[in-house]
Amino acid sequence: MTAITKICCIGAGYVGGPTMAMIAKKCPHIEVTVVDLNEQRIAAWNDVDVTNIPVYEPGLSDVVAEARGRNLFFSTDVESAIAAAQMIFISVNTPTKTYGSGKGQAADLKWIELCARQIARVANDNKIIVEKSTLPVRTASAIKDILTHTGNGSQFQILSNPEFLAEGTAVEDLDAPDRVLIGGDNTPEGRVAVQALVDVYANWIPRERILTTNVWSSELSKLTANAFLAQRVSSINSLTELCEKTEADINEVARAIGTDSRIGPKFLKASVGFGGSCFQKDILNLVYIARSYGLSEVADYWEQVIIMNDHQKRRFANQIIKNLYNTVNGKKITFLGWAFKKDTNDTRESAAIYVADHLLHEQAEIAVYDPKVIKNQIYADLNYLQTRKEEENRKGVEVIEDPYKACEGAHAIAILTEWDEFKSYDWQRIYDSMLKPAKIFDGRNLLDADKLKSIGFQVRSIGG
Ligand SMILES: NC(=O)c1ccc[n+]([C@@H]2O[C@H](COP(=O)([O-])OP(=O)(O)OC[C@H]3O[C@@H](n4cnc5c(N)ncnc54)[C@H](O)[C@@H]3O)[C@@H](O)[C@H]2O)c1
Ligand SMILES: O=c1ccn([C@@H]2O[C@H](COP(=O)(O)OP(=O)(O)O[C@H]3O[C@H](CO)[C@@H](O)[C@H](O)[C@H]3O)[C@@H](O)[C@H]2O)c(=O)[nH]1
Repeated sequence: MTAITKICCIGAGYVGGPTMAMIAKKCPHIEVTVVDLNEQRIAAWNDVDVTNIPVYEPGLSDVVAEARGRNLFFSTDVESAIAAAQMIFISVNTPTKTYGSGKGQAADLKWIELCARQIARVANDNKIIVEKSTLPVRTASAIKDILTHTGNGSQFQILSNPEFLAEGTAVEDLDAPDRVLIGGDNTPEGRVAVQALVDVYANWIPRERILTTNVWSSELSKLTANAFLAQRVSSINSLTELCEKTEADINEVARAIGTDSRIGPKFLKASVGFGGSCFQKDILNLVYIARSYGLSEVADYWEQVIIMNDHQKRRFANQIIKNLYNTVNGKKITFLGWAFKKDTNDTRESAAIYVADHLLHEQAEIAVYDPKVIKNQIYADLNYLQTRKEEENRKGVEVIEDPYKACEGAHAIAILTEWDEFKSYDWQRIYDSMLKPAKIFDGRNLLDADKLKSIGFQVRSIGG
């Protein structure tokens, strides 16, 4: 096969946008077109002011600014982009199903199938299809089945190339990934397709970091990686409760075990619970797949990671209630942070949503400040739960753009996201403006508890 010069990516979201921007930056000889049905999203990617792109990630606007208009294009013309490309990445959403069989566990592959059908309709020459979305193991066979029935003789190779970037560090992860994983068929055509994608990444990634496997191993490795990462968070979080009972300190425990090179120090940060669009969805999907093969012990084992995470979120909310003398009715509780982690404007599955929902049930009055999340997103997140009327969410939650104002007159502050800026606030000023006793529930163990206590705050940390 001749070298790839035209790539199309279907889906301009948190993965499609940044990954394609990086390919375009590193491969000026390849024309990369990112397409999406969502006109507003594409318009934002094309905004003259590059700081208005729809995904907030440190460093991303610079990468986009360098390549956009040169060899990086964002468009709603899906069909033309598919027709022109030699290689098509599918990077559409694959959320948990909310209806029918597999509801609440299986991945909804509706959008993947739509892409496959659209490619089948439009393509009139041979193409390499790259699964960038996270998919259940064996999805490639379904895509292949749809594509091989186009009837016009075009040949398709399906590769699995899962994305491992984490939000908040997407640019550095894409620039220097631990590894790139490419799964393909072990046939002459399959090997040629794998090599074509290896050659794209080899423009900036050392060859030894580009792993090749069969398609099924690659698909399953993505779910497995997320399950292992989430399991570490649930493991450390499970011990926070025991620390609180025994006067052990979870930060000290994490440091002590993390220095064992077999365990390692990363991903041992206790928290109010993991969020994000991936961990829960991918583990539920793994659980569903295991159950569908009759592997109930395997399914139960991984399901426990989610059960522990739900427990941690509920426990945090309950601690606030208990500590505020068993009632938060009419009390102002200020949330610092709404995003599921720092350095992103993404709020999907953020612990903040569930903690807020729980406190709203108890009739608390919540004020929210987040440096990057817009007001309407916060209401949309709560409304999506459908636990109360939209006007009740509006009444119970006030979104405030100034952190000091947000904390004024509050009974308590809850830290839900580990934004760096929270550490450098004038905490004396905040203390002076709050009701007393002024309480802080640090769901991220972010702040210097001793310093806050010396100001006069009552501080509850996770696992401390
Ligand atoms: N968010 C992450 O950090 C991350 C990391 C690794 C992998 N993933 C996986 O990548 C995939 C995409 O995730 P995301 O966070 O970018 O999702 P997203 O919701 O941000 O973006 C998906 C985009 O695809 C578009 N789309 C859906 N169907 C389409 C179609 N038929 N034609 C054109 N556009 C279509 C949607 O409009 C949306 O803009 C998921 O499978 C996810 O599990 C996500
Ligand atoms: O020690 C830790 C590490 C993470 N978290 C939380 O776990 C969640 C997920 O964090 P992270 O994994 O850093 O971000 P994601 O963007 O969700 O990235 C995960 O999910 C992506 C989508 O599949 C994968 O590509 C990444 O490799 C994988 O890290 C967040 O709420 C974090 O606050 C903790 O509570 N403690």
